[in-house]
Amino acid sequence: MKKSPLAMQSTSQTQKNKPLHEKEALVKLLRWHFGHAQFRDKQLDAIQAVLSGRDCFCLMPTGGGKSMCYQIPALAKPGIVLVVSPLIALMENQVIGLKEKGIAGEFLSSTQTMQVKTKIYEDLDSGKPSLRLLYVTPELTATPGFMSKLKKIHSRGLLNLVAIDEAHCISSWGHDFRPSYRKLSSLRNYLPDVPILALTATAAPKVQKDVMESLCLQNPLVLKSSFNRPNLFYEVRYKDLLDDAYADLCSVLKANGDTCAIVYCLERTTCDELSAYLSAGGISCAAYHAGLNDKARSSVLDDWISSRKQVVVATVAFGMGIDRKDVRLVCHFNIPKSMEAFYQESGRAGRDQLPSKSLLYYGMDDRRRMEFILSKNQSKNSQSFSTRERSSKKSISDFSQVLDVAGKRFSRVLGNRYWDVWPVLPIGWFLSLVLLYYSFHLLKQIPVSLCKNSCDACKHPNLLAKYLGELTSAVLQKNHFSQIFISSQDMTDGGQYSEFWNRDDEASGSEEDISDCDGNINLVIISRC
Ligand SMILES: Nc1ncnc2c1ncn2[C@@H]1O[C@H](COP(=O)(O)OP(=O)(O)OP(=O)(O)O)[C@@H](O)[C@H]1O
Repeated sequence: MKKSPLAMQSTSQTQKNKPLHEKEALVKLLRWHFGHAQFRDKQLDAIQAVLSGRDCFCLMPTGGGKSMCYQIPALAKPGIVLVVSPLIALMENQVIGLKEKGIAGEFLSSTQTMQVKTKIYEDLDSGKPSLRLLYVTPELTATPGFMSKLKKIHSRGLLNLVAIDEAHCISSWGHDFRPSYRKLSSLRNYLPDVPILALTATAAPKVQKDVMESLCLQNPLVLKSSFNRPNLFYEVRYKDLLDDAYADLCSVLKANGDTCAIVYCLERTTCDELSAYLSAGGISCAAYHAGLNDKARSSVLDDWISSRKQVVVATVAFGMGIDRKDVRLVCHFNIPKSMEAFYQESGRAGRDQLPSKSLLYYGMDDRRRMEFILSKNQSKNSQSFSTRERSSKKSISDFSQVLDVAGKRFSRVLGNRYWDVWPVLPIGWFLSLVLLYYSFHLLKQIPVSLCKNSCDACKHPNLLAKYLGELTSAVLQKNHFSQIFISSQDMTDGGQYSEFWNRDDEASGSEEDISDCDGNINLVIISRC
């Protein structure tokens, strides 16, 4: 059933003497428009802060409900909330969702017709806009023309809030840096008294500090939610112990029935091959990566969102803004490049809070391949002191952090000779590392007991001990007889890997940048018996 877009007026009539940011009135809005019974964790604090005119920095896990922190304020008083968002697909999804609920939302992007844009601008200029939420890209926000429009709306007292979604994109320390986000620092100068709400799921303290400073947040309310996702079960499967990882994944997916899943791969070629393999095995699936044209990508996305396809085998191009709530399995078929990436990507499972699984396939070859790519990227950029260099160094340190911390914990249990064989790391430890990593920055200390059987190590310790034994000998044995060389004539060409590192080439004209790794790596395994 569609709801009246003006429901707040009727709510406010019954609440005549109560300020709009009182909890009761806001809960009514939440129930009326979104059908949710209560606010989650820090949502209400964020909403009340921005409604009272205060800046707010809001750190919530993936799927934590960040959107509500600006959607409810947009409904709580007349006027507009501007939402800066990094991807057109993300804006489009949100606007479609809002319209289905009868909420006046629009987005401005290069993909729209002039007619649609003109209509939006006319509404903004009308003095009494019907729009409640306007989504824009950072590129557009920073243009003088759009800024002066914003100033006009603001001078009429109609700009209630600027929300910066995925705010970590402003920081070159973050994993999704976009230079155009940097330009948002001028917002404060142009609109000194409009509250700014920065939202992110990236917890690294450097990034947080950078975000708050870059946006010139003034005395912000800083809200940080717990990063534990109790409905997610974490499991690792070890490629070195499997005869055929493709067949293994196929049987995992079949055993889970016709459930919705995302399978992340490092390379486009793996996506294509694996997707074809799974399809041949009777699984409803499709590949998605930046090598496909726009039409093919959006058709895969549509099929998956509308359940015509259940499994997407994708590079990280399939990322931000994917809002299917019933994803039951997120599988990393190759090792993720950082803790942050692992956390963010696996966090796309179980957004409806129902039990879901994160499955990581771990293999020594993958690890070496990733290390090689990271080191190549660093040496490629070692001549310059550009942002890209800084971010490539960061990539290496992120990845080493995963390995180091994991290795240290592992060696504490089994001794130093296992220092570099962290693939035998049980996921329970991996999970606790993820939590530990975030806990350094968030809550200072999260006990490992938080796991509560939400990983294979805690749930099936005997089985895991068996795998550990087998894997340790397999890995050690393999180290003696095989050596891996990764070669690519294109490795030194920065262009093709830009997708993988950062979303930073929107300057080339495309507002929507897709991030993934190209498939042009040649693996040569030389065996020495
Ligand atoms: N108070 C609430 N009660 C129940 N469900 C909620 C509540 N708030 C948000 N949700 C639901 O949680 C899901 C995730 O919300 P949302 O998309 O805002 O998350 P997010 O934090 O922006 O995630 P991401 O970082 O992945 O973009 C949505 O389906 C949303 O409807």
